[in-house]
Amino acid sequence: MAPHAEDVRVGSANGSVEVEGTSPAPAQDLFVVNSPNVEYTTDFIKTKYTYRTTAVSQNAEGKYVAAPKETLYDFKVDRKIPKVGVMLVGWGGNNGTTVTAGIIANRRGLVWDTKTGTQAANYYGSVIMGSTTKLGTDSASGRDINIPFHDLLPMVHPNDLVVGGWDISGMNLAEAMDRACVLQPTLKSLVRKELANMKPLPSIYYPDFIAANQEERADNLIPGTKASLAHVEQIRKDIQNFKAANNLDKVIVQWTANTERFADILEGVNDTADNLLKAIEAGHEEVSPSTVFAVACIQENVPFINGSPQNTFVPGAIQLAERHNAFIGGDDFKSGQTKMKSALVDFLISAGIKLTSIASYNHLGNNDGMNLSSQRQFRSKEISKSNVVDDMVAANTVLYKEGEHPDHTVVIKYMPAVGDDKRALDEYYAEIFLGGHQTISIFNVCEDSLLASPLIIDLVLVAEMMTRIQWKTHGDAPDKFAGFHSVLSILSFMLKAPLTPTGTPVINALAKQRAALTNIFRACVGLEPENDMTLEHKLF
Ligand SMILES: NC(=O)c1ccc[n+]([C@@H]2O[C@H](COP(=O)([O-])OP(=O)(O)OC[C@H]3O[C@@H](n4cnc5c(N)ncnc54)[C@H](O)[C@@H]3O)[C@@H](O)[C@H]2O)c1
Ligand SMILES: O=P([O-])([O-])O[C@@H]1[C@@H](O)[C@H](O)[C@@H](O)[C@H](O)[C@@H]1O
Repeated sequence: MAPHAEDVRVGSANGSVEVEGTSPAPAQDLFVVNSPNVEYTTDFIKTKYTYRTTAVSQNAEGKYVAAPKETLYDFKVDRKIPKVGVMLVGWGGNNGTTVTAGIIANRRGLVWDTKTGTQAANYYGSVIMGSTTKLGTDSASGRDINIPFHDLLPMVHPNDLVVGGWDISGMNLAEAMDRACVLQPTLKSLVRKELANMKPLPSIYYPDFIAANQEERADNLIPGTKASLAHVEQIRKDIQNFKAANNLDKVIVQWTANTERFADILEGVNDTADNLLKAIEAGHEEVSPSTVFAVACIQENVPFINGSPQNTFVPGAIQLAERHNAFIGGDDFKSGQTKMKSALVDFLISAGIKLTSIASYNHLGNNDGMNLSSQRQFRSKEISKSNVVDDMVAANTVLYKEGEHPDHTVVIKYMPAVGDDKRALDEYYAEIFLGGHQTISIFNVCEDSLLASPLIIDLVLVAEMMTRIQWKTHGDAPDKFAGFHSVLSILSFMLKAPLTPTGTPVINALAKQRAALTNIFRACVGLEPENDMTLEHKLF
């Protein structure tokens, strides 16, 4: 039995061990913005930003009147890159073990043998670490200058993340990595020693919220099978201990545990912050483990992100986050089949092709699939996988009448043989010119945990960056600087069912989500949004 983390301390808390390895020196500022609206100090990047939109109204004849609108904001970005820890709920799962092994492999610059040659560690699939963004156009040659997305703002490097977390299964991460059956044996052998010294902290387990087939792994529990203040306090203490033992500046918590059933929204129970706190104190059975984790993180002022589809953020939890100015985000990592859908549907509908039917089937054989084989947990996933096309359909009133919607069905089946390599089969059926039809069939093999793990990293990096960005209306006093709204809708690119501030629109179109992330970060360094007009190549 591998030594418990407590036996092998490397200056870290129970549940995590810092590992030897190198991480790249902090990227020197790859660029500087030369603008009267941008000021660089030792500690901050300060910008005066003109936010340009178009305000639309209707005149007496019912005609739209579009008026350009300008709003002046001041942004302030803290340039000091903190030491950050990420605590995963469900750390011993397929995603948790895979993302932990991946960070270690990158930090140590590992290269391993595969049947087709050697493979070096990378962060492919991370929009922050694996993609670029257009900085601008070279004045001399006129060509685009693209830079790594990660260098747009002073972001944490994932190699520097300290990882820990909780799991209802007490397996150490090396054993859990083997159980997951995701990584190649040659890579596993290189990270096994570190992972063997990582043991998840005990967690809370309320059997009614996840499939009964998960019970056999539940051997690492905090006592109690329904919500209690003691559970909230224990989680808060775990976070404090982890932060102190690893000498962290910040902690980010992510739920990558099993999908829970939806919680009923009950007046007097979880409809307000005060009622939710009372319900937890009373041990109300309708308060889920994920909501208890959310409450603990909000009270600890630690960003909490839900990578699963259940309605963790009941109205009371959102209200509590707003009261504490704490960041929350979710729901449900957008990793493969749905990510493809949110791009393809956007392309079809914005090209004027009338999508009339989407049939999405998938089967997978991992523990997530086993949990989802239970109807109530599947229902959570069915909702998040089905609503992803709503904004794109609603935006095209040429193709779709009010309330008209393509047929859309989602099927998920548990097939143990395929393990983590989920098979996604989709058929998109559309009406085209003069009564024609287009049928697009896709067979998409997604190695689910290798697609989701980079999203876990992106969610940490962006959520942490948001804790260092403040804004105010230009002209307000400096003490008016504040953080973005508690609900981090900027995270939507990584999520199937983006949580947004109450009453604000949900955007699922993948290109719009990426543009929002890119352009908000550009605004924070005083740059205009990317618009791709390239007039310099058209007007001459
Ligand atoms: N991998 C993907 O492509 C993907 C995409 C979107 C969403 N998700 C969601 O991410 C979550 C994790 O996926 P996975 O493949 O790693 O699943 P998994 O079943 O391998 O891991 C989940 C882990 O959570 C643990 N757990 C369950 N309840 C817990 C609790 N109350 N506290 C602490 N730990 C608990 C389990 O013991 C298990 O180790 C699932 O909800 C899944 O639906 C995964
Ligand atoms: O690939 P995707 O659509 O983003 O979503 C995935 C589903 O296809 C799969 O059935 C489920 O088990 C995973 O948790 C994930 O949600």
